[in-house]
Amino acid sequence: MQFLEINNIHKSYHLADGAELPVLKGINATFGPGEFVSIVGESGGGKSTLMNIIAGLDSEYSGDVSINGRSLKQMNERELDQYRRENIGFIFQSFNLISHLTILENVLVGLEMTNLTHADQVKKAKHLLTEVGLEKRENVYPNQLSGGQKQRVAIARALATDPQIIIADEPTGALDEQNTQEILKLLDRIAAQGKLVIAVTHSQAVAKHGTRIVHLDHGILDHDETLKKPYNDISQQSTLGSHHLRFRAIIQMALKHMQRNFGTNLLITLGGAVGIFSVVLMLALGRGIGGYISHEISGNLNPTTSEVTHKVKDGNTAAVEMTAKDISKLKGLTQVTHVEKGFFMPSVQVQYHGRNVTTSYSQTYNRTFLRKNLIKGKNPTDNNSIVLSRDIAKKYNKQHYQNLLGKTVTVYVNATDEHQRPVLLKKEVNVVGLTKSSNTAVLSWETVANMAKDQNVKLKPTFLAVTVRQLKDVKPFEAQAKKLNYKLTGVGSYINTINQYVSLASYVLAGIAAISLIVSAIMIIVVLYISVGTRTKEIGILRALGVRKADIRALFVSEAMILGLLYSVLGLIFAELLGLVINTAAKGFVHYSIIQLAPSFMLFAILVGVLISLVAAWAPARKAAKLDPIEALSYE
Ligand SMILES: Nc1ncnc2c1ncn2[C@@H]1O[C@H](COP(=O)(O)OP(=O)(O)OP(=O)(O)O)[C@@H](O)[C@H]1O
Repeated sequence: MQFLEINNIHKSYHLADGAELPVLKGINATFGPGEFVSIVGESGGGKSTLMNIIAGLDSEYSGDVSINGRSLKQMNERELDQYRRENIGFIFQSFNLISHLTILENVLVGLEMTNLTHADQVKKAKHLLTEVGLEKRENVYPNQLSGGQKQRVAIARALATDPQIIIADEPTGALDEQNTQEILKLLDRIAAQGKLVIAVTHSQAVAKHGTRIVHLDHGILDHDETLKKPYNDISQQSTLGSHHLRFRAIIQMALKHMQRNFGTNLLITLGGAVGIFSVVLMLALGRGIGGYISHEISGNLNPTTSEVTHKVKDGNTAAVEMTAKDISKLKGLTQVTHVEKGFFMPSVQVQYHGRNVTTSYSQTYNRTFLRKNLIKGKNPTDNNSIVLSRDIAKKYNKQHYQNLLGKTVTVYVNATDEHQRPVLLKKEVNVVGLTKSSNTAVLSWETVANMAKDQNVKLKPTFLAVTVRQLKDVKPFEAQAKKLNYKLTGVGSYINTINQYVSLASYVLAGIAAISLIVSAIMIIVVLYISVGTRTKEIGILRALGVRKADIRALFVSEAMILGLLYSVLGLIFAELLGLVINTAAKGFVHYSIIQLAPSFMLFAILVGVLISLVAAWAPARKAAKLDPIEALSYE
């Protein structure tokens, strides 16, 4: 069994016009370790085609190549990737170094797919660079080196994974005489270590340097000349082992490339950040306004008490009596602690010193009224007491409206008797409190009931004020009451309804703002497509080094994901900062933080940012992974 056996290789290319171009027409050869073979021949003779087949880059041929008895034809794509990683080192005429990586990082790409620890990988890469005479230059970029130096980096990279075969396609084609001699010496040394060096060359001087010359003409191997004995015929299998490119290495590579394209990436990040910022700001504003409304309403009225009436078609709830049955039904609900009778009074006439003032809307006292709404005095819990709003009191004495407190006024209330005939109820009552609310009078149920009694009318409750244990009981209570076919006019339900409208409005606005996210997605798609174009050669190099298609895809997806993360976080920072400014400014007017960023919005923003970039990366990443490595390598 020979180390490398080539059996009856036939290879044709299919041309655009459908014609077939036979390039290799039955190649047979064997190569051993320690050989430095020069493949020579006319241009277009099929030398590079043969190299690609040996390297496992091209699998569309007939015949077979086997290494240590293992057939390449039997290998699937992933096994061929592994074969290249472990067995093949490439040296190209045009060096093919990755321009955004330092020369140390270029050498490390292959090493990162070995089982060495990261420290050992770096150690080995530095050692190889020293071997090729580039010690202390490891942190320079390829464009800072001469042609000869670049080729030495390429040799160091080719040797990194300790492969058994070095394929060098015109390794000295771009070099001057002195550099050519130095590179040949290096290749000689490699062969002397027991590796098989196969170099394609047009130069007789180069060819003479090796141990054997093979001549290829019109797809036929027509001449095979041994110049000297192979250096060493012991094939040394690499002990480094190999695996695919790991996540950490992919992320590092993506970050490196992003760093080199800082300007473009900054613009995309800013664009995306504006989108995320607008969406989050709208959501936070909706939350803030909703919170503010709840705060304001529940600040004036007790949110744990709701006013319950019957559902009626014409909307005249005031006319429908709430019976003892209703009271016991509502008392039976688990959340309910108190049920008070209430009476709506479309208007109350207040007479003081012969002057009448009419309120626009009043009702009997219940737990919906908060003490803190009183400017002075107390709530009208006693019989024959009344609380009037400040504006009513001002109509009697604009300047000293508080003087009304403690005075006796006459009130007239409209009600109906049992035959639905209107009755005017009248009573002298004490003003026990003044409230901030507008144009209203509040009397206790007992007071109004006694007024009715005086007229031989039985006062029937037109609503019930139902109090629940705590704020979080409001919703379940309301749900149950609605099921029992009651209508709720309490503050709790107002807060809910208003908040529903506010959230709806903020979602609509956030949705409109999200259109800008589509623009960022398109930006990412465009940039990644351009990137696939400009990085075609790099993709070819990585594939030649044994990087899998999946890793190429992951490389592009990682870049997009990092961008998505960056712009989401930046958008959140913008929203946080602007929120801070708006909240500080709004404090003077509303004493409330009107922009409220919830942790869920932050999580949402990051998820949306990453998701959008992943979707945007899908097609370009797929295109990159699908590139044919041979075409990618020859991309100009
Ligand atoms: N992808 C391809 N599609 C069609 N024809 C191709 C393709 N690649 C190579 N060929 C043709 O196959 C023939 C052999 O090409 P190859 O590159 O192997 O020759 P070579 O001996 O390496 O030439 P050179 O010394 O000029 O590099 C050439 O005629 C070339 O035009």
